[in-house]
Amino acid sequence: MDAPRPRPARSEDEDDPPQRQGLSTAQAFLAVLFVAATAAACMHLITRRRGPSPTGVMQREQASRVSYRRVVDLAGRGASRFDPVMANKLDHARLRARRARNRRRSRKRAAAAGSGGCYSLQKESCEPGSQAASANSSCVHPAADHLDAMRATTVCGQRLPRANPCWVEESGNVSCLPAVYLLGEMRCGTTSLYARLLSHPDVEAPLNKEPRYLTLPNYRYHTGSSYAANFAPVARQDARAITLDASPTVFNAPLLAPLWVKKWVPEAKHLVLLRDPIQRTYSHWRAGVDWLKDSSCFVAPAMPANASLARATGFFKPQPLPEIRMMREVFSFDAQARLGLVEVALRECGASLGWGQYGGDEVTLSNETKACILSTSLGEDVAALFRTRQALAGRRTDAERDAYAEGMRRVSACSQYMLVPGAGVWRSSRYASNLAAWYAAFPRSQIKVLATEELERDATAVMKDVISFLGLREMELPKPKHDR
Ligand SMILES: Nc1ncnc2c1ncn2[C@@H]1O[C@H](COP(=O)(O)OS(=O)(=O)O)[C@@H](OP(=O)(O)O)[C@H]1O
Repeated sequence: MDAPRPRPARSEDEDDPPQRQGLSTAQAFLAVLFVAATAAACMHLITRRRGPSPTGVMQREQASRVSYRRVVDLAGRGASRFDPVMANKLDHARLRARRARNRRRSRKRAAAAGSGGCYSLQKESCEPGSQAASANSSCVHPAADHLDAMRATTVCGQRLPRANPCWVEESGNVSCLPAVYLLGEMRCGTTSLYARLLSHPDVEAPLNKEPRYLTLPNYRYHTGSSYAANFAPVARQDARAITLDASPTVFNAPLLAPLWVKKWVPEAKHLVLLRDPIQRTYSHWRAGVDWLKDSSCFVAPAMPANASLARATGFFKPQPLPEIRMMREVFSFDAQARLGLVEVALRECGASLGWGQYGGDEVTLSNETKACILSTSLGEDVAALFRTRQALAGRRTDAERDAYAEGMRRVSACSQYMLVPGAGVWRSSRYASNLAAWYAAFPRSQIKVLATEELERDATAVMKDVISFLGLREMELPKPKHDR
């Protein structure tokens, strides 16, 4: 499979800066012991390409929830009977409250700015680093463009009679948005599904398979016009042609993406590919480790005189920088599973440590938050981990905290933000709450949930189903060249 390297798996509210952290000598000794034990487990996991994670916490989590298979089955029947796998009722309550808050804010802003008018997808964007921005021309900044999108009620120009949503403005220029969203999830075989779809003669490739415009960190820096430019190729095709956005991070962007798509392409069809959540999480984590190992955080030692001997003995293999070695306890899969679940449980209860604070300053939780954490299925585990973390935090010196914070910052940046406790790797596995957000915005007839395992077992049948769902001409698609 010629999958492009995954880009930062940053999640919607992942902006916490690194905090000061540290490690005492005794703790460092214990950490070394811990690292040795976890490194062995890690190696074992890394060599098992697709084996299930043996993590106890994850297994208990899985056992205490409805099975993933049931999620996929129920997804076809209705969100109301949908029993979450990696989320609980709190997810939905919090999501609803957050949405209501956002709606109130949007109404207020729209009232202040005045509403109506159309939204042009043909503005010159002055995005950071763009030519227009440096020439200081009359380009539109992302923030102004987003305000414009909020005020407007229609896309500027006349809608063309085509299968794909395209508009022609007075200038005669045509702009298009995608008819289909291949929402994800990450590491579920989206590249394979995308390649198969493109082999249909009526499906036109976008310029960028994964624009990732509809995830908050990216949205801040780009405009609707620069997003629409990705779909220009379909504008040149015949009326039957459609195109798609295949950003696998969009499914996990429930606060922005469903509402944006609903406003501008209400008829869009959505493909959601889900995989056994533990397999998926492990694959996602491993992608982060691969990024880390290819990064400047791993450096090759200077070539010794006897180079061939050095290579043969593995001496020349890139080695982690000292601050990365220190962080191994954090980026092992087991540690990531535990820390990720702590962070997810805390966030469900309205609290957060901020990823950079692990091992850093002590955090005070309200009684209400503590009670909320204990009421979740992993409450006792989370509380125990939290206590250990707090005890460590109190014993670190300033210098140790600085070193820890620097290590955490580097691991994070070098893994393209995947190896961050509680970040995208874990939230991407919370299928139920993410799916609920999409069901709230679109009728079920516009969302197709597929299982990676089915794609693996019988791709022809899956593609037949997908073609019919998308309303494309029926035909058997060839297997992509680089598929598994
Ligand atoms: N046809 C098919 N069936 C089942 N599984 C498949 C298929 N094609 C790819 N894969 C596995 O999916 C993982 C890559 O997923 P993505 O292409 O979605 O990755 S990415 O999000 O775009 O980075 C990656 O998983 P891991 O090997 O476990 O990492 C691929 O092996």
